[in-house]
Amino acid sequence: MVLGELGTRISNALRKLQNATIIDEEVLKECLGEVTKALLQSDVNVNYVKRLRDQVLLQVNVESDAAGTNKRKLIQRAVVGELQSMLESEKKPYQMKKGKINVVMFVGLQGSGKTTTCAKYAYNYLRKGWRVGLVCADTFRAGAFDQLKQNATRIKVPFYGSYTETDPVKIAQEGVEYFRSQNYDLIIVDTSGRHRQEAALFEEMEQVEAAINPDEVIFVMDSSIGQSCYDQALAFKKSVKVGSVIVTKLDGHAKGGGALSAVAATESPIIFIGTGEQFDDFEQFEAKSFIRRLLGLGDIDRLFSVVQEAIPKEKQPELMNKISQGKFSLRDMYEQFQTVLKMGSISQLMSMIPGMNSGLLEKGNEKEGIARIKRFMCMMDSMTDDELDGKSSMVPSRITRVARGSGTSVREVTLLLEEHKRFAKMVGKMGKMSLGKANDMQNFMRNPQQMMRKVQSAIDPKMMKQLGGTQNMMQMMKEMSKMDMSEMMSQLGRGKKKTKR
Ligand SMILES: Nc1nc2c(ncn2[C@@H]2O[C@H](COP(=O)(O)OP(=O)(O)OP(=O)(O)O)[C@@H](O)[C@H]2O)c(=O)[nH]1
Repeated sequence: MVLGELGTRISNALRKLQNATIIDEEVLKECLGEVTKALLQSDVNVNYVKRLRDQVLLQVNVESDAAGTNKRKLIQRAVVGELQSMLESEKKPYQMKKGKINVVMFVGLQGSGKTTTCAKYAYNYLRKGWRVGLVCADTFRAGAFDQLKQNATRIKVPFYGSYTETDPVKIAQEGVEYFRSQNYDLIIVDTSGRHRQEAALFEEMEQVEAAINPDEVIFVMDSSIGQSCYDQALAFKKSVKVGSVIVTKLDGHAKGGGALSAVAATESPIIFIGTGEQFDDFEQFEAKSFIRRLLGLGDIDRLFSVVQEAIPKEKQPELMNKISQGKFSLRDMYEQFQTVLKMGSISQLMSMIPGMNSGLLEKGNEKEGIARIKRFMCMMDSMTDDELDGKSSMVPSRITRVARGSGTSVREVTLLLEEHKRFAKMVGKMGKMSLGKANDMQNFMRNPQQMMRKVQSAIDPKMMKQLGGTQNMMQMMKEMSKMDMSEMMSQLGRGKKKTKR
């Protein structure tokens, strides 16, 4: 994505500090010059850029006696901190509550990506097991109901709307009532947009809001207008109770940085960003995590919470126990695949690993990988319990049966079994190292070359390519080796969130 370029430019400017023998005022100013240039070219308001520069200069005393390493760290920390506060809003967004009825109304101009975003938002919660319903109260644009209906059908979410009713208030009210009566967790109401901010649009939004009394109003905004987002966001906030914002199309516009910082300046929390036309081109937004990932610094805390969300708490000790014993059946592999699919976009996940570049995984590669996982799961659905648990060995006649039952081929089922063997071998090796022995693990992680050889022998070459190749894996291992692995692993095992960095 275009924002990735901004991230690369800023991190390159920071990296240059590593090459400088002495960190003096000149070096700092040169570094800040490059950072500010990159921000301005991303349409960030000149006043915010100036503030960032002044704040960093204020925080870093280059004349001090501190060693070069400390000064470098200080500068990096100050830049990251200032970028973070540029995107942060003091106001907290509405907290969705599973098991209760949450009514969320979407507003925005026509073409901002509102209808697509409603589906992305629905899909995000659907994947986490929520019961979601979509209501189309956009009676202004012909075809809006059809679009919502198509999206809803694709993600398998029930919808409510009408081809004949012209009163958006009536549809919104009836739709919300319908899903309320069925106790849905999340009811999403898509409203009309207009090409411009005009009185009729605001009037209609106010009426729908009064009729359905939503728990949250989400404003959807197209990032292509850059810092002009500020005025648009304020205008919507004045009319309805906008609680949070979703900024779309950050995949295609050079003004993304300007859009994000302008919205944050209106004190409206950004909760998600849209990064493409597909339903999973959608990222939860949290300023600190976003900046860290943008600069390739990773976000281990977030990685933990995503993994912990995806692996049910009660299953975590069991999984760690199995790994430490080096056991890994086909059923375990199936469960791991389920977890991977639940965790969402693999490239997003990868960007949470320090040293990994957010644009590393190509979309095509990721889609291919997911399709492969789904095909493998389909084959495993045709296996018996004993086969999944490794109590019956997969002899040729069984392989043929599974291939027939899943509509695949003997070659593909054989491939699945080979893949399982590789995984089982890797888990076996991890088990031997014993996760409980922190020192073993730390030594292992401190030797990236050795780690790399082991990983290479265990990973399918195709998958290695998808992970960005050996070079990138090496970089990742190096970054990870700097962290306290024993603490990381035991946290994962215990299912506790890391609080200390
Ligand atoms: N590249 C990219 N395109 C997007 C994104 N979000 C939405 N779009 C596209 O933007 C176009 C407009 O999106 P819609 O969802 O139809 O817009 P809308 O705001 O609902 O428009 P109205 O219903 O008329 O108010 C569609 O072609 C979407 O596929 C995004 O994050 N990235």
